[in-house]
Amino acid sequence: MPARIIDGKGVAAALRTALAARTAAFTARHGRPPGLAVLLVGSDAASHVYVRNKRRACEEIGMASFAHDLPADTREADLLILIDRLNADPAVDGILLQLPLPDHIQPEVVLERIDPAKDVDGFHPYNIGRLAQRLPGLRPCTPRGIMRLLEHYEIPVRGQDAVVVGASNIVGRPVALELLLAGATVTICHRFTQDLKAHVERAQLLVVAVGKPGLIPGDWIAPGATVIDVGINRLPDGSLRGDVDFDAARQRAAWITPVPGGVGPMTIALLLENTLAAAHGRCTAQTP
Ligand SMILES: Nc1nc2c(c(=O)[nH]1)N[C@@H](CN(C=O)c1ccc(C(=O)N[C@@H](CCC(=O)O)C(=O)O)cc1)CN2
Ligand SMILES: [Mg+2]
Repeated sequence: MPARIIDGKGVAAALRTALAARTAAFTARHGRPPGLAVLLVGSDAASHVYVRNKRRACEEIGMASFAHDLPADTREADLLILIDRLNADPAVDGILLQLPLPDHIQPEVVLERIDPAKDVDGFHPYNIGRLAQRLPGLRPCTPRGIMRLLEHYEIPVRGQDAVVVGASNIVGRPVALELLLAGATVTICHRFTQDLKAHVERAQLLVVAVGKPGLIPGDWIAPGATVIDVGINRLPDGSLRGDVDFDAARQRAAWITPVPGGVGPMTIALLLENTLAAAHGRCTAQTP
């Protein structure tokens, strides 16, 4: 029997509907909507699409979205000044800096400048440290989205052999921490891993986040595995592919995410959830 499809698009839509009601309640109580500043530096085509989708998603659920589109030659110092201004702005609950940045800007420097209470991407070292210690805090959106999908479909994590392919700050490393906290035995594979196939073949839960179409052939998938494909690769014909050979993997896995319509929409829904949490957190912090 082919794998069952994990419908991230549908789960994300239901989450956004629930968040719209909670956003309306926040706005009625505090006299202002939660606000998200979305910063884009440069003209990367894919980033433009993601940023537009994030702003639209905010507005659709009643949040305020503040757009800051900066030219590719923006100086790091000027970006830091903007972040300082947004950190101090009471209407801004969340600050999202779209990645990747142009080469002359060091992401770790600017991400660390964002007030951790407004760090809705969960990339600040303070928030990553809190995640590592299982403390409450803002956590990265794509990993949270993946965990939410596993919970939604009641796919077991505790005690499972989980293999994460890719060790990025955005997905690989934080999703490995999330899986570890949920009780999985986690292996992280990366560019120096010697026998990727051997690791993938024994994964009960496989998360792939590399950005190389077809990196994982379907016949590497263990029968009955859960496959979470985070890769979003645009082919020359304009279509999207994940990192996993979907058609072949589907014949072996028990559960699989499609691309598009799998993990991607969850990233944006969890960004909205983080923005609402940041707004509540800041209002609670201000109440004596
Ligand atoms: N500051 C951040 N930068 C980046 C992040 C991030 O979480 N924070 N993640 C990725 C890109 N990303 C969000 O920014 C993202 C990618 C894809 C999707 C999505 O909905 N994908 C759709 C397909 C969309 C399309 O047609 O291109 C899908 O998979 O169904 C949302 C968000 C890197 N940068
Ligand atoms: Mg997807």
